[in-house]
Amino acid sequence: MVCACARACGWGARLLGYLAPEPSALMSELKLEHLGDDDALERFAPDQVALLNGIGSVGDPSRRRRAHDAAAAQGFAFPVLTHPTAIIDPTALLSEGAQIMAGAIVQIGARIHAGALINTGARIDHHCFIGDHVHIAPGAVLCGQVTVETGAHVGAGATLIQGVRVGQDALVGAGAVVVGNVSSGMRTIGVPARESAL
Ligand SMILES: CC(=O)SCCNC(=O)CCNC(=O)[C@H](O)C(C)(C)COP(=O)(O)OP(=O)(O)OC[C@H]1O[C@@H](n2cnc3c(N)ncnc32)[C@H](O)[C@@H]1OP(=O)(O)O
Repeated sequence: MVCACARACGWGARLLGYLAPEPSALMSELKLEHLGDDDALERFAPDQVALLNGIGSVGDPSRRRRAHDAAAAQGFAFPVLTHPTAIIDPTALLSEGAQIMAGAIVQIGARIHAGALINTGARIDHHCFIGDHVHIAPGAVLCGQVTVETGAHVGAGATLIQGVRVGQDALVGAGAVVVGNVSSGMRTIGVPARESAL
């Protein structure tokens, strides 16, 4: 996804390859070279290359954040990536490493913080706050002034009504309709969504 987005941005010729513990068939299909695991970063100078974080957040959402933080601590930068078909209001703030995928909409005054991923066709309405390394999965709808704190995952097709707050590292299940706040570290699923321990 991230690779396809980068290519759609015209960065294809500048993609050197990918880092992963093992080569991936999917990445081979995309004709990207496997450079090695994270240790291979040592071969590159932080002022010569930038990184795109391709780790998703299903299973263990903290992996995405840890990979970003480890590379950032070595001085590597993460550019903002915005697919050309995304609609982003000029007043929206996109921080380092934010990724806005195909068909997503980011409305007036929204703030998308470091390393957050706004996936395919997700809608982030006015003045939403999306914290560091949050993943808003495909097709999720966030109404106005929703807050999603650091590391939380909002599942595919979920709907969050205006003004609700999703706490740090919380998980909103796919298709949930969230009509109240979600506590940090909790999971919420269903219509209307009900909270339980992760
Ligand atoms: C580009 C991309 O692909 S990005 C990825 C986007 N994907 C997502 O956002 C997925 C988000 N994940 C989910 O919604 C998951 O289903 C989770 C995390 C909520 C639950 O996952 P698990 O813990 O593995 O639950 P599991 O599949 O074992 O199901 C447990 C029970 O919950 C139910 N359940 C699971 N997910 C949901 C859901 N989203 N809404 C309502 N009920 C659910 C199951 O039907 C099952 O019910 P049962 O015990 O009555 O049979």
